[in-house]
Amino acid sequence: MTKHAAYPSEDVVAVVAAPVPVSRHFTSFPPLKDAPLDCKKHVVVDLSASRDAIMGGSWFESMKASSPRHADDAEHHGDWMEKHPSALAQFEALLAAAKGKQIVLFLDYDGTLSPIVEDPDRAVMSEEMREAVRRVAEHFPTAIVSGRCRDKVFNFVKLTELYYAGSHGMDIQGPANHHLQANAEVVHYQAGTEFLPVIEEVFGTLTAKMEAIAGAKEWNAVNEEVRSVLKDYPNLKLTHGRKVLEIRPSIKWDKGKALEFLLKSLGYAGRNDVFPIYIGDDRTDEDAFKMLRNMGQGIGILVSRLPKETAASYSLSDPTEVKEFLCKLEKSAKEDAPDLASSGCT
Ligand SMILES: O=P(O)(O)OC[C@H]1O[C@H](O[C@H]2O[C@H](CO)[C@@H](O)[C@H](O)[C@H]2O)[C@H](O)[C@@H](O)[C@@H]1O
Repeated sequence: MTKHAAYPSEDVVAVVAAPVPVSRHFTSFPPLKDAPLDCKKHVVVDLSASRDAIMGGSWFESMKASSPRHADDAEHHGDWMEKHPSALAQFEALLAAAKGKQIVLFLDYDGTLSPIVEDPDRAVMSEEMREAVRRVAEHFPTAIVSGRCRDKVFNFVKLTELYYAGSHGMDIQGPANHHLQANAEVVHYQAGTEFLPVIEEVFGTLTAKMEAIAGAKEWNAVNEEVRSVLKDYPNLKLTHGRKVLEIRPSIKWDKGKALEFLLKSLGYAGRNDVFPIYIGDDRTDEDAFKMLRNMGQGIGILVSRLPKETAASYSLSDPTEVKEFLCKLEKSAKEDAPDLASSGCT
């Protein structure tokens, strides 16, 4: 579950990220069309009006730092692109590195498959992107790895044949008997379920407290309130995303661990004939990029127009380039499997 404690409009959101209760979510996949109540946003804050007031504030600096850092100025762009070349420009080299290996694809959602927009509920992916993901998943095991709760991200992507790792990888589910190797199991896993009671408690407390905060000009109040509540919960930690405060269990589980778990579940643990590709745009995706570096396998691709500190090896500038990359990947795979229908990608 990723619970959003929220306010009148949409600039900053306080979120509680944790796995969903096992009983409900392991019994139905794909989830129902409408996200369940605890996956919905309950409270949202519009803090844009107070932006000037907090620009120098430590929270703002911390929020800014939650995205990978920008290099000091544009002249470093060329250097950065040398270190993190375009995955499109280097597509042939990338394919050569993957030759003879099983590609497994991991895709972040926000900022990768859908453009970043003001309202998180309107971060829809285009039909063209959905089609590109659907087609590439015909060839390669494909997982969506998101900070959003699993139901919510499924309701955006709507492809039942994929694996979904929601709540920053804490809540993983895949389709049965799809892409599984002989030694693989059906994928379903939830990390940190023991935190569910305390997460429920904090969610209730924060929801009640947020009702007393008017919104727009009070985002420091939101931050202080969240921090103050968390003082009583040493087993929970506060992290920042883009305009998002997130409360998570203090467990060593992240998108990198989710990637490792999925590879193992798919039967690829300890094999050198697998080539994972992870595409993401946010700081939370860095854990997955680092995991790939540590494993010495596959590649990470950062989605960014600007130079940023990253453990990814390659880059793509935006979701449009991600779509192009997926299309190229699918086209090249199709050359090895000509019986499959041809791609609609241009
Ligand atoms: O791991 P991701 O799939 O990238 O999800 C990360 C967060 O995405 C959402 O927030 C971000 O995207 C919103 C829509 O474009 C944007 O309005 C917001 O400012 C971004 O932080 C989602 O709302 C969060 O719960 C996810 O953690």
